[in-house]
Amino acid sequence: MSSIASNTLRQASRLCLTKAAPSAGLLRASALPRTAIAAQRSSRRGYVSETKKDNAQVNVDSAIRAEQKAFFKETGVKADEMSVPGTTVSADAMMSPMAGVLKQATVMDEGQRPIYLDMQATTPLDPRVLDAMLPFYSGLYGNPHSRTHAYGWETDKAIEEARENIAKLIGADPKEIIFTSGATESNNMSIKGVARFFGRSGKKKHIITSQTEHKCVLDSCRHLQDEGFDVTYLPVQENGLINMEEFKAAIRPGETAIASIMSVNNEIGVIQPLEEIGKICRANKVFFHTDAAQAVGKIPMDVNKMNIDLMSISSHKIYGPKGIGACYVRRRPRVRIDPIISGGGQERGLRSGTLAPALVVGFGEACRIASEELEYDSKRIKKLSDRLLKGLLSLEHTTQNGDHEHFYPGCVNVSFAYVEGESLLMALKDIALSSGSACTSASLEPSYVLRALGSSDESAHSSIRFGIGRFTTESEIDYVLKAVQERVTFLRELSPLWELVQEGIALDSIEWSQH
Ligand SMILES: Cc1ncc(COP(=O)(O)O)c(C=O)c1O
Ligand code: FES
Repeated sequence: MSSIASNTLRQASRLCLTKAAPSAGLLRASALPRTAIAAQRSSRRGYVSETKKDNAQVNVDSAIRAEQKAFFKETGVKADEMSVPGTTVSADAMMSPMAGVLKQATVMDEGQRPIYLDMQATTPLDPRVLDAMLPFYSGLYGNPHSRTHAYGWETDKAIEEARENIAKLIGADPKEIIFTSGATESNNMSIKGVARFFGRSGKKKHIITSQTEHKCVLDSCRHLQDEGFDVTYLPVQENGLINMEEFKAAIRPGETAIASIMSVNNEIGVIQPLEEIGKICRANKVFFHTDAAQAVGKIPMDVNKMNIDLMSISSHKIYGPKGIGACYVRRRPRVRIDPIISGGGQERGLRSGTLAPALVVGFGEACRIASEELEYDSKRIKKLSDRLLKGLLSLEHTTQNGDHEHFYPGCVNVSFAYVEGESLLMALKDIALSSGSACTSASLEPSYVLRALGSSDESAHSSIRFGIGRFTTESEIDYVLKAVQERVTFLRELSPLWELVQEGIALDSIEWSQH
């Protein structure tokens, strides 16, 4: 790694190059700590509680009011500011009561950025990837589809090499790799493409998917419902995995065109039993599509061993550039799809449009590195993940969401009972985290994935996803552990519910009544 880009990015990947975003100091009221918002909402509704056990009237409402009052007094935030959506409130003002505990969170050294633990949303570009891309932003600018001169030939050659690297990573033939803009497009292309092609006959109008799929899969299916297709949204078990008996039962012989089940879930990291699903699909002549955006390059994937017919891959989840991905489309037995994008007939006529050589080459390099380093990365990430999980679960009333064995260790989702997830995220400003997928992170709704596992609203609201990646270090994990431990403790001390728990009152014995 010799170039300037490598050196610069090495430093950037150590997360200390640029200043925090200027907007970070201002937050919309909708991003206020959930405890405060919930307190305000509850007090408006006037909840009163009583325990059956000793008949003691425990007025949670007044406890919440007291907490709310203390919050306003200490922060200087006005109640009417909070109730007006879109009001801006200084984050520093909100953090002031916690100043002692949250010193590191609020007073980050000039020039420092938070520790990055949001690897499911996206990963940093590997410096080696940027090195491979740069020549395609300068001298190598030919259109790869130009067949009449050297400019076209050289970019075309680089693209075909990239295609080979991608194919190799998943055990496919390079001819089966179709470049797209990312996993969203590949998911749309696979599901809509197969359904429309085979649904034309009027017989194959049924699709199977699961309730915990990424929004782009669910939304593609909803669109197909509008076109007259029938979709089964399979529920998942408490551990996040689909039940194989239910899966088999959902197949309608001669009617089901495609089953789309994700490989690794982006919120809880669970790995679905891909080989079993593939076997069942093949035996029943149902095409098997898997959204492998969070799996390729992280866990071993083999399209033949797993009988996968279509697969969606995203480059920016594996240290490659954003805006590029691929769709694996099996040639034998051949999978036919109706293309979504028509035009010049590039990519076997399945996805027209001029390819972006720099992005394709970066994606290819990311896959080449992943093939070489998957084993090493997996071991490192597993070790960091074990350390993180052990530390987090040593806190009382803390649980891991999703199956504890069949999950990708780089995605750790934990519920901290009696703490509002949004408050905790706010309190952990020095760590870039999320409570779920990036595209739903603006919403205050509890995660639909956790709800599908049977989690209560409260539990779903108290969950945080920790994403560990290639550049995460042990000292970062130790910092995170210490920060989470002290801030969870701090927030719980503010919580009236926590107080009740400490007094030995079983919360499920409380009868909540409304006035
Ligand atoms: C499981 C899953 N599917 C699809 C996507 C969308 O990928 P892309 O950003 O490449 O469109 C993501 C990431 O956001 C994801 O995690
Ligand atoms: S599109 Fe990336 S998390 Fe939703």
